[in-house]
Amino acid sequence: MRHYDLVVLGAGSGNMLLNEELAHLRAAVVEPGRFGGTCLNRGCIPSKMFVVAADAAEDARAAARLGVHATVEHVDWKAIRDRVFHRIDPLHESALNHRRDNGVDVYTEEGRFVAPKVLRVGAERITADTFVVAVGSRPVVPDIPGLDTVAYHTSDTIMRIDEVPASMVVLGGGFIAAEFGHVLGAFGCDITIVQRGPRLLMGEDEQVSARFTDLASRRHRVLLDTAVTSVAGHADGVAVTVSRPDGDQVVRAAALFVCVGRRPNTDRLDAVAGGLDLDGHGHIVTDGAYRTSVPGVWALGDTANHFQLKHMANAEVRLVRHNLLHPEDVRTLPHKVAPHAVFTSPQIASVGLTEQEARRRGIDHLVSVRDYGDAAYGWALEDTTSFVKILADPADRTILGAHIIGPQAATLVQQLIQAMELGLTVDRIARDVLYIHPALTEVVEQALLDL
Ligand SMILES: Cc1cc2nc3c(=O)[nH]c(=O)nc-3n(C[C@H](O)[C@H](O)[C@H](O)COP(=O)(O)OP(=O)(O)OC[C@H]3O[C@@H](n4cnc5c(N)ncnc54)[C@H](O)[C@@H]3O)c2cc1C
Ligand SMILES: NC(=O)c1ccc[n+]([C@@H]2O[C@H](COP(=O)([O-])OP(=O)(O)OC[C@H]3O[C@@H](n4cnc5c(N)ncnc54)[C@H](O)[C@@H]3O)[C@@H](O)[C@H]2O)c1
Repeated sequence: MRHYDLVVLGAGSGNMLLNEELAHLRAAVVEPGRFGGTCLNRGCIPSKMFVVAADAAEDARAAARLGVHATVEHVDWKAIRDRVFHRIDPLHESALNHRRDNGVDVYTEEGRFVAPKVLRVGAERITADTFVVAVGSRPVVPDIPGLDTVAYHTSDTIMRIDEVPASMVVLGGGFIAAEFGHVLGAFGCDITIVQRGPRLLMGEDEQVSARFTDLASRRHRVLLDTAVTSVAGHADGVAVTVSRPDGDQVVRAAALFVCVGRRPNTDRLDAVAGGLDLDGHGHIVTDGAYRTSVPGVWALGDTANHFQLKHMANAEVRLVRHNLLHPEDVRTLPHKVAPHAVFTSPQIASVGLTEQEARRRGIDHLVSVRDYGDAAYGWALEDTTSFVKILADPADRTILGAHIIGPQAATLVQQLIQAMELGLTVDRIARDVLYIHPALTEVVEQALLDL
């Protein structure tokens, strides 16, 4: 049985752990798939490369409101797809070789625990003083009669299709439905979103989620409060039977895209045989320092947290590396808030408490909402639907939450994330700093001044 100082399971975020500070360790990486994991190969990075192309098409179509009359002649899906993956695909080989060239053993089969701190990889068994488990998550495939009899896509496959289907049923109303509804809709696909809840993006502040649902309904057919009861194939694609408050109906489309959430890969790791405690959703339970129930085994990323966001996994990598190097100074994550953005159209970004959460938890709060159209740059954009919403604590005047729907939302929210992390009051960030005129940031300034 080969023994290592450190074994990293999963070369998504896990691969970033092994920098020069850990180079003195006898280390191995176990990765049955592609180096770079979900984010690089089938997640954040390619999806945003498609979103930018979709934005360009939609901006052209929407320019008439500014007096610029443009038409989108042709979207070359294959050229876009190949540009994206010709950039991404070579990175796997170079990352893998980089590890081997630097003395790290790379195992290219799935790792499964057979006992605490004993891993089976292919025909071998390996042990280590320290394991870092970063095996990520995968798309949930719901148990729907007939689904296993038809061809369907998940986020693992949708970005590599050969052509944009004429029509598609999107099952789910979350992040991926919002982003890929935008992408494929902009490229000419007739989209039907089937969402079991009453709005799209249910995790967002209700006002944002309601606005997005309204805007998405103008572009796509959006079926809310709808459950899929069965799926069947037909000559031209799929027939999806749905149950709606007003009765059952059948939606036909050329393709089906399933995006109803992701589940941690802990089953494929046999985490239980490894002695690792799991929560009800199958995530590995860790303490704030990302130690698991087995001493010497750490876990991070989608397999350990519920955020399923790359910036959280990145922060956890830095934290775990620090903790491995400094056992005398074990730390927990310093971040008080976990921001996120949805790169749909329009963009959505959020940090901290939503208004409904504040109400539900009985937290006193002030709210201000400012339309982009109130600021000079919003006039320039001829914007009528975007807004910034900020919640603040009436007692100490710090920010409790911020929610933005509109162009550049993911960038605009960043200054509010900074303020929340640093405990700045709304008065300080509204009055003690200058806002460049007439940038879109003036909408944030106005929302702060209203509090
Ligand atoms: C379409 C899409 C778009 C996204 N967009 C964004 C975004 O814009 N912003 C954002 O913050 N987040 C985004 N995410 C989420 C983000 O991709 C994940 O949060 C992040 O990649 C998680 O990193 P990870 O290292 O935990 O897991 P992964 O990157 O999934 O890495 C886990 C690795 O472990 C390997 N593995 C699995 N089982 C085993 C095993 N038994 N033994 C060894 N190795 C194993 C897998 O092959 C994989 O390579 C997106 C996700 C998707 C699907
Ligand atoms: N921009 C980003 O940061 C980004 C982008 C894409 C994905 N992600 C990550 O990936 C995760 C997975 O994305 P996702 O969109 O698959 O999941 P999600 O959790 O965002 O949304 C799932 C949606 O599917 C609906 N749903 C669940 N079961 C259903 C069913 N049987 N029928 C109809 N609707 C159903 C839910 O109500 C929910 O609206 C996200 O939670 C996020 O963490 C992040």
